[in-house]
Amino acid sequence: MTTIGIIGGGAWGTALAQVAASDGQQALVWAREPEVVASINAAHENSLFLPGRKLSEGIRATGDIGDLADCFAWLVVTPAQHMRSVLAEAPASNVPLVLCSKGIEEGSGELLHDVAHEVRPDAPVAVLSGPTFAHEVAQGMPTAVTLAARDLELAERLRQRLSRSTFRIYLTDDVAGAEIGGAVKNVLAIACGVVEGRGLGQNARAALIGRGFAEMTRFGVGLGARRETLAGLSGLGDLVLTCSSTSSRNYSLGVGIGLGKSAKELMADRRTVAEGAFTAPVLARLAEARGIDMPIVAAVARLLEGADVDSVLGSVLARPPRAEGL
Ligand SMILES: NC(=O)c1ccc[n+]([C@@H]2O[C@H](COP(=O)([O-])OP(=O)(O)OC[C@H]3O[C@@H](n4cnc5c(N)ncnc54)[C@H](O)[C@@H]3O)[C@@H](O)[C@H]2O)c1
Ligand SMILES: O=P(O)(O)OC[C@H](O)CO
Repeated sequence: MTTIGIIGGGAWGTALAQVAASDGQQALVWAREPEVVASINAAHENSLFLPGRKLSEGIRATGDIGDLADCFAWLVVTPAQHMRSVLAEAPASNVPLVLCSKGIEEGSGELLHDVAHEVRPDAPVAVLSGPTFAHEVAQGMPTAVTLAARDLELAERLRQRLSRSTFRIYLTDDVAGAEIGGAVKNVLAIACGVVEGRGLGQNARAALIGRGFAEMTRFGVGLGARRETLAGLSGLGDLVLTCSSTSSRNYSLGVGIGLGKSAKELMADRRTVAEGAFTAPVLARLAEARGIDMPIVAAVARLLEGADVDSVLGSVLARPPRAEGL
């Protein structure tokens, strides 16, 4: 079994296929869209989700998820809200799952490794997360990620297959920590985009990153994550990346909201996924149920529901500052 299976032919699945194939390995991408399958196989390009990037000859695509049966691992790169249904359709196999999506399942409120475990109780699970814009990774630009698995021998085996000089993989056994950082930063990136769109300045954005990280830490520690994971690549690292660039779909969504456009309209004709829009409501709900104070996350959830930007900003600014570190 030398082929790696990629479940999801969006920008990130395609970039990860490019990493896998960069040392001569074969990568087989399952894509939902027939045009993505055709474009990868005929033109070595994903013209829908990663246009303009020539892909390695070692990458093939299929529209039949059953073709992934004989792979040594599956990188699962669907939008978070569709991971459960797609995994349920995948062929029966206990192949290791490497979850590369970032989010919390809306209906169940579960982290994705819990969802994967419910659908595939016998499959070993790892999580790959970190500051990774797909277009940079696909170009072979230097990138570092966290690979988390409770079974560190599995993590080490996966690292040996996937690490490259420009794709550096750091290991941890803190699976929840790696997932929480990736899920929460998407929501905070929307908030930072709003600040940009409203023209509130760089001081305000830095304040949001700092106070947002405090929220991420409170929530993560509340769910058993370790502080050092949250302060690492998959938490603070990804927060800084996503909160400072319009290359981020979440940040761009926030910019649009800050400019006064409705979140519903901004989401309506988008083909690509801004995970924070789905994570914000469930994260706000989970935090409230656990008594964890997450005012920025709650504000983003209200903005996504259509609340007035200035009144939401006003209520955030009216909060009495608490002691740092609490
Ligand atoms: N793009 C990045 O730079 C990047 C980096 C790291 C992690 N991620 C994460 O990877 C995951 C996938 O994002 P992406 O950027 O590859 O996607 P994308 O925005 O490039 O493409 C959208 C994807 O959603 C899929 N999709 C749409 N409707 C679907 C449905 N009903 N069922 C199943 N799949 C459906 C499409 O097939 C496509 O693969 C997300 O969780 C994202 O947060 C993305
Ligand atoms: O474009 P975004 O906002 O989904 O961010 C992409 C990656 O998660 C960055 O690490």
